[in-house]
Amino acid sequence: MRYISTRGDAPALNFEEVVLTGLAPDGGLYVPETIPQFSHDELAAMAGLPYTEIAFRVMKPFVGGAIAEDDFRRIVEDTYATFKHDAVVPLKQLSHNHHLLELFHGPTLAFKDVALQLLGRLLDHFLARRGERGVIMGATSGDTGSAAIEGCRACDQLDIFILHPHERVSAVQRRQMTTVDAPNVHNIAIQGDFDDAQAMVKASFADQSFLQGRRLIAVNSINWARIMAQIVYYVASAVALGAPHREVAFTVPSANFGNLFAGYMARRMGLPVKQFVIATNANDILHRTIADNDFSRRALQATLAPSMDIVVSSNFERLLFEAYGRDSVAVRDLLGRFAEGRAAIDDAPLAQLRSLFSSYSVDDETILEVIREAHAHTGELLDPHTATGYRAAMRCRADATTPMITLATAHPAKFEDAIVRAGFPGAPLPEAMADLMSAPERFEVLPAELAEVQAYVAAKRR
Ligand SMILES: Cc1ncc(COP(=O)(O)O)c(C=O)c1O
Ligand SMILES: N[C@@H](CCOP(=O)(O)O)C(=O)O
Repeated sequence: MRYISTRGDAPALNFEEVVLTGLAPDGGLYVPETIPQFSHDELAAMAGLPYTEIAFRVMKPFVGGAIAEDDFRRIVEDTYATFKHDAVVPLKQLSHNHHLLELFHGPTLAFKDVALQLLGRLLDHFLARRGERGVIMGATSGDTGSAAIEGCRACDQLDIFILHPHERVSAVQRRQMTTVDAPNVHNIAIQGDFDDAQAMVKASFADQSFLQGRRLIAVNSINWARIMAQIVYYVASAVALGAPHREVAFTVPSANFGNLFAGYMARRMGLPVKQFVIATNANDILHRTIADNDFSRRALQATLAPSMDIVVSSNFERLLFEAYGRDSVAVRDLLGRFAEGRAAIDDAPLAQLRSLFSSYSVDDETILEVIREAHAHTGELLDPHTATGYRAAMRCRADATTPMITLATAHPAKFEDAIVRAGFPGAPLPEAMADLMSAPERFEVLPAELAEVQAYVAAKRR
């Protein structure tokens, strides 16, 4: 399998190369040159299989011959052995035809573990085989950071630098990153927002000279392996509810759009998905784009769902590339206009997107209301991100006969502030995290200045 850039002006890479990089040199994101297809029978045969077996079957075509089959199977099995639930991502029925896909049973209690536990192992495998070292630079609005650290810290060939927006992530999220005492882990609190952090990471891919030859690797969802691993739970949950004999729908709390793009890929691979609902918090650019064709930047707002406090949504570029029939010139033009502040999607691709995607935006007051409402009706305590999804599913589902699967992206214990404001005493952290709130923290506060951040990384990398 080869991977090409959405901007059309970068060399194609194989799987190993695409995992060991981030943004393409032309500023685009890598996507598979051809999309693997699953037949009706192949999908039907996945029903009832263990999650690891489905994961192996779904991801194998993307990996191709880059990893020996037995090695890849072992990597997949080790990855999901770190999850606390036997089903890895259990599906809970909330009400008639409405299901919650719990993606937060991994080591850091958010859906990011599904892909980052795998990515860490893939990086370890490839770097060890090459005898190379690498530098990770990642941006986080709260969850990617700890999941990347947890997934990659054991790989001694990696130095890990995670940029989070200073005082804009929850206390649990920050401590999950800053209490890790390991020589290869560095946390930087940026005096800015997530978009500033992400922009600095992307700029570092464009000019890597500050690393003096050391390889720069992405852990954000610009890295294709992140998307690949997330495709699996769409397939696993859909076949559990009757696909491919029956259509399903998904609602996804969205921001950087990696999660939903993975769902879109599952559909392109043959999964019968009737509808995707994009749920956003008050940072509603994805909703404005689908509903009003208003693809324009607005100031980022701090909300009760901080992990979704993102305006510049990386993976929307991958979706636009597909909606424009893989026309990289059109994508480049559109994103050029967006970079200047405002853009609009052309009629045909917009109509195509609207035939599959619905969208809904939820403000902070509504998040609190939904946490209470969902608890009263279902007994489930939703985290504030999942709450955006719950409301969006209720408002946007096309019909009541198609099973709706709402993705639960994080555990409520990570967001005590919102849970308490919704009127609950809080959600307890798992036993294994008992000393999280008292352990010493280590992080560096830096201005949102690329040169300063790069100088810090260059000085600290081994
Ligand atoms: C808990 C949670 N929910 C939802 C999202 C949004 O997911 P995506 O960025 O893949 O759209 C994130 C972060 O990305 C998150 O951490
Ligand atoms: N919500 C994320 C932001 C980064 O998104 P990613 O999926 O591209 O890593 C976070 O919690 O850090």
